[in-house]
Amino acid sequence: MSVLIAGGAGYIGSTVASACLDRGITPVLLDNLARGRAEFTEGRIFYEGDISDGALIDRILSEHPDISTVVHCAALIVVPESVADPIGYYEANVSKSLDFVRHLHRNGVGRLIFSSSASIYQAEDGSPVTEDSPLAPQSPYARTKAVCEEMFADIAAAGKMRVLSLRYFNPVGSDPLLRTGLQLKRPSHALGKLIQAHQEGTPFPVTGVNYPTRDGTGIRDYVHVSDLAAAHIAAIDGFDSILTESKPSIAINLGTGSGTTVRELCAAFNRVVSTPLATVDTDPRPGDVAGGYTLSDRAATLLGWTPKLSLEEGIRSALDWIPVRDEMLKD
Ligand SMILES: O=c1ccn([C@@H]2O[C@H](COP(=O)(O)OP(=O)(O)O[C@H]3O[C@H](CO)[C@H](O)[C@H](O)[C@H]3O)[C@@H](O)[C@H]2O)c(=O)[nH]1
Repeated sequence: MSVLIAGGAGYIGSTVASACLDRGITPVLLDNLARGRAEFTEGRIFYEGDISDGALIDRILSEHPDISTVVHCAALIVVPESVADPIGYYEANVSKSLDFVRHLHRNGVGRLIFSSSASIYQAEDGSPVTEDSPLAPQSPYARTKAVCEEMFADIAAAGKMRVLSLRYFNPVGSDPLLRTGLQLKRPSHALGKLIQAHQEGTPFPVTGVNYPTRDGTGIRDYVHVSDLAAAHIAAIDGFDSILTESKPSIAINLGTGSGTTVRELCAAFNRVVSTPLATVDTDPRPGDVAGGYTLSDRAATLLGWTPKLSLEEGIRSALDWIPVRDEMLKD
């Protein structure tokens, strides 16, 4: 069996591709390399191009007629960039996704697994969320994900395809075999900043200490990217039993079910590294929220998936990835 992975040269898509290979599924990668890395496609079936390119989608599907499921991870994902360039974000994430599903439908491919985001939830008070919790995406990036979910649900309701939206919480770590990982040298997310502070011997800025959480710092649900990849395999395997003609679309939270504050993240980091890290309290980042974590058993019930790897394992694998990344990716 082959699965088309759009965005297959990115952080999540490449890890899903590795999990497919480990499971005996052939990943067919499609990526325009705007953010993905050609190095992550080496030795894998790869088409360079856009999800909106109808002729290319036709070619891929005619060359791989055994593709009946698509994992759609192709998106721009940087929140501040989305604030500065909403047109670019709606174009890349929404318009092109609409083109993509049109091309898939024309070719008779009717199973879509969509990379959504927990950032679409209202997350003002650090409370846990289920899939039925209120949505209130706070950035153009998050709104593109919410719009896509609704657009796909409408298309599914019309009987055009079936769509499983996977709402990722905060992915951390790398492929355990270090085949791929986060491509950015200087990521802006909390663990990336912790690693940077550790490497440079500077204090880690705790951005916001007055949130309504147990210690005043932002709370998130950090989930190992390898566990996320395993959830995609479960989704591919179980697709037809989860989504039926009468239930053609559904969203599933992918998180650990455990909230971690920034101070708790720092403590976990210090349990992994030998030199404890200093922190400094600073103002919140613009537009930041208290956050939340999942309180849903839907992933366990429908996918038979529960995360296996700890936060410490995620931190360790992110650290292990750095020298491999520097060797593999020169910029
Ligand atoms: O230097 C830093 C960076 C972050 N934080 C704090 O760490 C927590 C997590 O921040 P992240 O940036 O790691 O995670 P976010 O959930 O805020 O945002 C991330 O996850 C989103 C999806 O949920 C989007 O993908 C987004 O682009 C990505 O940055 C927040 O409380 C934040 O204030 C710090 O204390 N110091």
